[in-house]
Amino acid sequence: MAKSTIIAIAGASASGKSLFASTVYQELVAELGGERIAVLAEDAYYRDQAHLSFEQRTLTNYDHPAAFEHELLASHLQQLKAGNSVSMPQYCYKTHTRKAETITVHPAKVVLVEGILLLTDDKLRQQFNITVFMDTPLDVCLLRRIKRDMEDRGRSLGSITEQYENYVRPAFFEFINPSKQYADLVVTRGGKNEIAIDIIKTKIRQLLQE
Ligand SMILES: Nc1ncnc2c1ncn2[C@@H]1O[C@H](COP(=O)(O)OP(=O)(O)O)[C@@H](O)[C@H]1O
Ligand SMILES: O=c1ccn([C@@H]2O[C@H](COP(=O)(O)O)[C@@H](O)[C@H]2O)c(=O)[nH]1
Repeated sequence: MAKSTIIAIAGASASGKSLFASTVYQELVAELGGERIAVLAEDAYYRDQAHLSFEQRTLTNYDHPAAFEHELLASHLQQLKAGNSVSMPQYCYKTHTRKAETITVHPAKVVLVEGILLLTDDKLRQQFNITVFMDTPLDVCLLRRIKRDMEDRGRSLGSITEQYENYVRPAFFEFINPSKQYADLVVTRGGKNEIAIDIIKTKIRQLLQE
């Protein structure tokens, strides 16, 4: 396979990273077919915590780089670039650990990867060819996170607020926002910014023609 291009999409929790990545992916798949584009999530690479009790898992700081197995993600990106398939882990936010099953991701000309801390890691940054940062105001992210975590991730308002104050907000200022300096493209207004979606789609179409 010809050289792969890796496009990283970073930004705060609930800034619209997944929506942006899935919109680009789905619209291009509808147009061109799916076999030359792959999507990975940094969240899939949260460390396995099967050896810990549920109580212990609730104490983990999921917004700190140490919570992720970034070495495995970097090696998977390298494998995909080398033309090999990888077994991407699957993560469960309700049990705070990995599922037993993995997903096979096949090598592709363009690989989209999205996650909060992608641009903070030097080894990961070396793998990225194009970097995007979702620059959504933090209050907007918080409102979206509350709704999503209550509806999809089985959380109470109390647990969301406590986690937000202790971990999510501090990590944004310590790690995520400073990593914006590594972005080629800074996207405002979240995962529905149609101009930004169009710019990335145009770039991908161009890469697929090379
Ligand atoms: N521009 C937007 N307008 C309205 N809702 C949005 C927008 N961008 C994202 N959302 C919604 O906000 C929530 C969080 O978005 P998501 O893409 O999952 O964030 P992230 O992957 O950054 O955590 C989702 O329910 C998503 O549909
Ligand atoms: O077990 C977990 C693992 C992660 N989180 C939170 O998820 C977000 C990152 O995911 P996004 O989809 O980008 O929001 C991170 O802020 C963690 O706090 C969790 O709550 N529990």
